[in-house]
Amino acid sequence: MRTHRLELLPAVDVRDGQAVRLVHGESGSETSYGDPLEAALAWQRAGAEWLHLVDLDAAFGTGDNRERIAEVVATMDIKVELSGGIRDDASLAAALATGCTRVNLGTAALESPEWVAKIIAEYGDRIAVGLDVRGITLRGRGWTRDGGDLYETLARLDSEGCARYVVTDIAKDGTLQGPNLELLKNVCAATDKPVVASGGVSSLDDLRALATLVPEGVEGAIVGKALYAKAFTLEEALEAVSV
Ligand SMILES: O=C(O)c1ccccc1N[C@@H]1O[C@H](COP(=O)(O)O)[C@@H](O)[C@H]1O
Repeated sequence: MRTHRLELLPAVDVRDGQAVRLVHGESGSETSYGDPLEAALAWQRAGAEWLHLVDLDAAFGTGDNRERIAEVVATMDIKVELSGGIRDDASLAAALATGCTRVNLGTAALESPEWVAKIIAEYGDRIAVGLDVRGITLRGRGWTRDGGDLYETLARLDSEGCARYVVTDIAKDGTLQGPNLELLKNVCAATDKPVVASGGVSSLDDLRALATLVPEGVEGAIVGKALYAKAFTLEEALEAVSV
């Protein structure tokens, strides 16, 4: 029997001021879904406890949406996980100053290990690391560059006390093909820390399948395209994973 309910984190990815969804995280594959604040408020009204908010321009290095993102976080009453372009003291300070509950680091965990170890020690569970993978190779800089082996990096971050991982199978992301359950099971077997699953959710059955992995360490699931494409409603999703 599960002891915890799977947390759901509806996603709002912001590019050029708009809420968008990408396919495989590829720049240029955007479908636009309008105002990010309206999208975030809609998920909050539907009962979300978390928002997964991404500054895609900052992740790609094509600018940033910092003011828009800060406005979204300030308006939300729910917890926000913020990511994209958090790679140094200044960008971390700006992200934390929004009042988000935690930040999610991608590229920095691959390219600036000493800085990441330092901020993990300083900020504890306000820092999560996004392990964005193709196969078992990590990808950074907007998922355009290889960044090493998943399990070696996971072992290093674990030894530094990283509190949580957000695991994305890039091959699944934005495709509505179902999550990579094998990858999630393997990551959970390699760490005692909670794992947030990302990529591929297409149906309520996918969410139920992810919920069966809660005892293994899957704490939550990011849901993007399926909600925007109206494959199901957030209310239905929350009901499907209620214990
Ligand atoms: O979420 C996406 O679709 C995405 C696509 C391409 C690159 C990054 C993406 N999202 C998230 O951005 C951060 C990584 O940003 P950075 O490397 O720290 O600047 C990470 O949470 C990705 O999952």
